[in-house]
Amino acid sequence: MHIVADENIPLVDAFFSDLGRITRLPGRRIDGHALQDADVLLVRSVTPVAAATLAGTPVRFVGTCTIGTDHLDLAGLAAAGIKTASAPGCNARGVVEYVLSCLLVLSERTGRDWRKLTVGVVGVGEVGGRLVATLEALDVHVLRCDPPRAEQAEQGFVSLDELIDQADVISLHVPLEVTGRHATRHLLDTARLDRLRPGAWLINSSRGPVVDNLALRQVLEARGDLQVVLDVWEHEPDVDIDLAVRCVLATPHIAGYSLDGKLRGTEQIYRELCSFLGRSADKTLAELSPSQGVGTLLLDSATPPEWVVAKALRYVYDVRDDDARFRSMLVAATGVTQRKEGFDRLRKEYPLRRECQWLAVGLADADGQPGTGTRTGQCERMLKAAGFSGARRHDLRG
Ligand SMILES: NC(=O)c1ccc[n+]([C@@H]2O[C@H](COP(=O)([O-])OP(=O)(O)OC[C@H]3O[C@@H](n4cnc5c(N)ncnc54)[C@H](O)[C@@H]3O)[C@@H](O)[C@H]2O)c1
Ligand SMILES: O=C(O)[C@H](O)[C@H](O)COP(=O)(O)O
Repeated sequence: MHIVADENIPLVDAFFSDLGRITRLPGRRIDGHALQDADVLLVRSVTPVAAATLAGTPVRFVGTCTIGTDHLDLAGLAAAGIKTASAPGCNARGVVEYVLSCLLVLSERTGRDWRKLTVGVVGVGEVGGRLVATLEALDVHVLRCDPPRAEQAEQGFVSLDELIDQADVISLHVPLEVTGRHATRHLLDTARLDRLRPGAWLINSSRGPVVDNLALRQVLEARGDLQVVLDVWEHEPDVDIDLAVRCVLATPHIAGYSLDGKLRGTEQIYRELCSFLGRSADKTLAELSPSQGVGTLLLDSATPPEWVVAKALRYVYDVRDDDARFRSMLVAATGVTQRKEGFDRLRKEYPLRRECQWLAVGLADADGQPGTGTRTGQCERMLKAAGFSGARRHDLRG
């Protein structure tokens, strides 16, 4: 069996080499020509796959090691008898940590405490659902908007227009759907962007075209009060530089780029392919992935819990690093081609990032003894709510 795989799929050899011969290619260079004798195609989000691309090739299985599937023509591939698989939820936790990091930065820049703001989550699936759960565990007031779920008679949702009227912060987590009753392309258009509350924060880490980027640039030119964070862009990797400079934080589609998230994506597609082939999936991520944590961070258990959580979050992931790398690439690039190449390079060479679960947070008092008292309990509870499952009272005396 011949497997053609995007070169940016980690552990592809470890998982798939027993199943067949593997050819690794840059995702944007995978086309019908490269698939002439391929049986299996493993992609990431940058490779559009239509039935026409695979016509005349032996490909019978297409797996994307990503959450999003908007680059796959699912209906066309199914009609052509080609099995497709994706990796639901694989990097959702990374996106939650990205959003939390953005909230910390926006709080610092505006002087508004994010925990006291109303956060509107649009799209409450794998990512949005985890974000809602995390924010609510941190006692943040959340509004949920998800018309497809609301239509299933589920309770607790508001309409998008109600959310826009009431939310101080809007975080987008919808799939990109170009057609249909719940289409999301340009979900935020000029009219809705104009209606954002004064000083609103908008975070888009879903897909670029969910926000009309030209309209957003024009609204930002007129409204300096809005605080916008974009991780995803219309026409990636060709980013509108005039829009990027108007964003408080701008990053190159890396919100979900924790190593853990990417590895889970590889494992999920390995399992899907084994099931398609009728073979048992005998390899597991637990065996093949790095088992080491990212160390221990000692924090003073007598300091306010929100400081403790902010410090631990910044230690694990700080979106300002990604923002700085992206901006310096945009400044250094001369012309569109270099900007596009720079966008892809920052993603390909993305630094090691682990998730909060891997950081052991030790809570000790100023004398190095395990924290006691109400505040320590609050710190522990908030750390766990934020995802630091390894938080505990720590005795520095050994
Ligand atoms: N930036 C990144 O690195 C990154 C990482 C992971 C996922 N994503 C993207 O984030 C988005 C969310 O991913 P997910 O795994 O949570 O998807 P999901 O399918 O699990 O959830 C999406 C939710 O949106 C809802 N929805 C659909 N249409 C809607 C509409 N018009 N208005 C409101 N809600 C609507 C669905 O009912 C569903 O509950 C996708 O676009 C995905 O591609 C980006
Ligand atoms: O859909 C997803 O899972 C995410 O957007 C993911 O981060 C995309 O990463 P890529 O496939 O472009 O490397």
